[in-house]
Amino acid sequence: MSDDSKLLPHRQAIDSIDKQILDLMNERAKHARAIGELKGTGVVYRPEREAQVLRRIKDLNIGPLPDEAVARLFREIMSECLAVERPLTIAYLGPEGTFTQLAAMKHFGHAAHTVSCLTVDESLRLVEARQADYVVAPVENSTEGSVGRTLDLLVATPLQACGEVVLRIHHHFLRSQAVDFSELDMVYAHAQALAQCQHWLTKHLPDTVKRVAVSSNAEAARLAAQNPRTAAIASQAAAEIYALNKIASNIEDEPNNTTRFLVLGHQETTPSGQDKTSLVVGAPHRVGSLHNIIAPFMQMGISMTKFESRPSKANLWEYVFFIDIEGHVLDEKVQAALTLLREQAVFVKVVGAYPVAVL
Ligand SMILES: C=C(O[C@@H]1C=C(C(=O)O)C=C[C@H]1O)C(=O)O
Repeated sequence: MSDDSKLLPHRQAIDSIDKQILDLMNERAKHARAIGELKGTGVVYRPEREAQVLRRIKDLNIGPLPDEAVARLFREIMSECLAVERPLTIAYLGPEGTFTQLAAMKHFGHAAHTVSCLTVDESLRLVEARQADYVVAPVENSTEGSVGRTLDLLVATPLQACGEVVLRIHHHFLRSQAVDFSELDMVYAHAQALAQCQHWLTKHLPDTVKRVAVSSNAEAARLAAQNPRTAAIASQAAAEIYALNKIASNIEDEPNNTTRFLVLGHQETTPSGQDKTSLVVGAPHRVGSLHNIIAPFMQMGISMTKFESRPSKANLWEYVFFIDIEGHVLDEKVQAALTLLREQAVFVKVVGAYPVAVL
């Protein structure tokens, strides 16, 4: 039997399976549309339900496709089903090709429309003004810590956190031409990327190369594309958009370099079964204050996944605390801890409760 005739029965099987998958996907989309009609003019996107769908798919999966791969495929199917109800518009810190845009696509899939903004401030404002449905904003990086500007914005925004995205960050060294390092005057990157790659930069570049911080990695790529005597540290997506050569790949100092983003919108999310709650807490300036802020969570057996202090913009040497806890704000245990916390704190703001990232 020739090779081709051995392939034939498998190809016929695949053709028949593809038809079934196609019919089933359209069947699924019809149900999503029916749900959309029942929701009327209300909120169509339900992050808790989407997280449950993805978790269930991972649990049901028996391979050979990996859990992550099937979850990614279902993320895209849900994205298209949601777009049949109504496509979502997502604001992000641009320009095109930033990690924030990648995070938005990872969370909402490719059927969502993404709107590029110049700053994190502007991306939140767009949603506050209802010109976009949701915003994806970076909050912390595993190497460099918190993104201060986002945290500051969380204090005052009326938006609610309704999701989180966790994205592995790979940085590449990019140039318009593969020329010698001696013909290099400047390397552009976002300040966080410069910090995340500082060992690589020190080891590989001459001291004469200036490190210039710009507003985003995509902006760095855009600038590097205009001048062969410059380089950029940026993502694969930015390399493709600005047609740059990859001179060195994965130059981040920490191999597990990961950034966490929050998704914010106008809705409160109901419990999904595996949730987190983000809080901003103002502590009074007195002895034992920090202990009193933490104690209610210990008392109720609630685990903290983040604890960060930043200077309060209102009073010198006063601090606000950014606390993430396991559990949903509607859980009894969390409610009890918040009641105790409110007795101790100057203010407690619930930024939102949302499903733990599945992908
Ligand atoms: C279909 C629904 O609407 C949207 C689409 C979903 C899906 O395709 O599974 C899940 C949640 C919603 O974001 C729903 O609410 O169940």
